[in-house]
Amino acid sequence: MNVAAVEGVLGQIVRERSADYQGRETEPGPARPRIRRFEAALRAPGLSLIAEVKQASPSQGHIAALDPLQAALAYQAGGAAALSVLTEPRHFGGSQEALQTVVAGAALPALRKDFVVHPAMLLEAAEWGASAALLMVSVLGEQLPDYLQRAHHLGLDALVEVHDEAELRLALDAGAEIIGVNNRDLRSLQIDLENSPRLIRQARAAGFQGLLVAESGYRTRADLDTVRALADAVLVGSSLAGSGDLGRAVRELLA
Ligand SMILES: O=C(O)c1ccccc1NCC(=O)[C@H](O)[C@H](O)COP(=O)(O)O
Repeated sequence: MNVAAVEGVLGQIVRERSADYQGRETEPGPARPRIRRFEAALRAPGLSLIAEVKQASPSQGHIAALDPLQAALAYQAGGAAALSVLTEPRHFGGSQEALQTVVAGAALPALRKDFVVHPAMLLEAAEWGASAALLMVSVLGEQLPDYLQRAHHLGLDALVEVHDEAELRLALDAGAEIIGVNNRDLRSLQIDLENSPRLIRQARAAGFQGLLVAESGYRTRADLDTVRALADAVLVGSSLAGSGDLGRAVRELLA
């Protein structure tokens, strides 16, 4: 992948992550059975919630100093279906420890939320106990099929993230099983809540039978109305993490 060509904030992050993993092993690692726990959690009736353990971000700066496990348990008690745990350290306050403590202490399946730019990051995700990993089409481009195959080989579900029509086409052609549509343009950080319903409709019109996730920018129950009848799940981070009462925030969102 050509990380030098990725623009804006996203470009800076993926270049840092590429440097972090430069020279690391690229072997696929041992095959593991597909349990599909993350996928199964999103298949529950109604709009499932993936609640994100997120302490900071480029768009919000500091969000909250969270104990990752306490945050995960509050999300779980509030009714979330799955967890997303940031492991990117510089911009999001994430860590390996955050993911591992959440996996060890919470019952819900967890997504490793990071900027996957090297196969070793998928091996780590599996070894740290994640049920799924994020694969961003804006970062992986034509390498998406290879990373998708590697994730599945390691027993991981993959949340394949897209932001526009061209990325959606790549995700569909690669055989993605779970597609997330990000409302946030990761180059400019602008949010457009119409982006998810628009691309989700296009995915269904193209015959996609897998799961569809609406991502980013959701703050209230009313915000979810745009995707309630369209998406299988919604991924919410900042508004929950910064709420001060994470369990209550989940309950209000899902009420
Ligand atoms: O959140 C950011 O500012 C951001 C900036 C650059 C790259 C990625 C970024 N976020 C990743 C995400 O898409 C979100 O963590 C996730 O979808 C939750 O979004 P939100 O509910 O708006 O926190």
